[in-house]
Amino acid sequence: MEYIIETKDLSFAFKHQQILDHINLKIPQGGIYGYLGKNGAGKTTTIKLLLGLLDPIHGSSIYYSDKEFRKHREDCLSQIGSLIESPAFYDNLSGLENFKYLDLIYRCGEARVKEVLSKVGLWDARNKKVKKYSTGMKQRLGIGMAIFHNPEILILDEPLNGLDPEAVHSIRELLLELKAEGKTILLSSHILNEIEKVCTHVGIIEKGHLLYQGSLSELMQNIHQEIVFVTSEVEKALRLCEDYQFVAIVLSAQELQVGIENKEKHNELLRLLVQHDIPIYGVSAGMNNLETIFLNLTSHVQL
Ligand SMILES: Nc1ncnc2c1ncn2[C@@H]1O[C@H](COP(=O)(O)OP(=O)(O)OP(=O)(O)O)[C@@H](O)[C@H]1O
Repeated sequence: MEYIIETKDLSFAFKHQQILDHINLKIPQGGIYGYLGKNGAGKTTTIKLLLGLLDPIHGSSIYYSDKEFRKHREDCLSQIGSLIESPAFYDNLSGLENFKYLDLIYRCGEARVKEVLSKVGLWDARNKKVKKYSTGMKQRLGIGMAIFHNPEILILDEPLNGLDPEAVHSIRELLLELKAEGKTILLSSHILNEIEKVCTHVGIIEKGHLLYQGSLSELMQNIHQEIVFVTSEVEKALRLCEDYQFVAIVLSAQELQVGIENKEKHNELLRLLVQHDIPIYGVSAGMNNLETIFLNLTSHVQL
């Protein structure tokens, strides 16, 4: 498989605090890669390193296709559009004027301005001042500005933060449209149910360590399972799960859903329930979702 972005032993420290520890990202071309982690896990730091806004520790390397970032910095950056933290605009100018200003740098022309404003759904609002745009509109404008020069790769840090459900939906549609055009998108987020709807691949980071990376479907099918137990002793079973570090959720007065990572854990759980005289009247597969998988992975790890 060809990776359009690859890092080798990417590490970073602020003073003596290790923030990223040997991160080996493998981001396939043409996919949407969700970079997931709790607050402070190291997502933004990784993105800043990928964009050359921070310098990694000696021994780390970043590749865009076969080009080493340090040696081909300008070339690599010309293939990337990015949006980190809050997008920066001229608030007193309209959306259209902001694009015209950007076009002084990129020289893509009026037709491209119209094309991008239409793509991000802002053509009708093009003459409105940006300060009057909603948060969702500003986010779409930011993405529009990031894709203006038609880069191959789009890197977005928390693009869904602070958006209402309608705005989230419109960003999701936009990302899927860009993917359909062949763009590769890397986005960081902790809004897991949305990530699940758009991403083809995920990387899960915790305290600067990459815990999982791979296709989302593989993660859902093989790595993790949700099991629902029907029992008259839900509370007792829940306490037992907590004592043995299984992530469990009470679904109803008689149903407990438990996340397990592998077959051994499955056996261990069944043995525990039997040993503690917890009556089981039924066992079935529960709904697997990214949020429970994420909690399971990140709550079991000792770093
Ligand atoms: N300029 C800085 N100086 C010192 N420590 C920093 C600095 N920037 C970030 N950190 C620390 O680096 C760690 C990773 O931060 P980072 O912003 O990369 O996390 P994140 O996963 O993006 O989190 P969030 O979702 O909260 O943005 C945190 O412990 C943070 O406190």
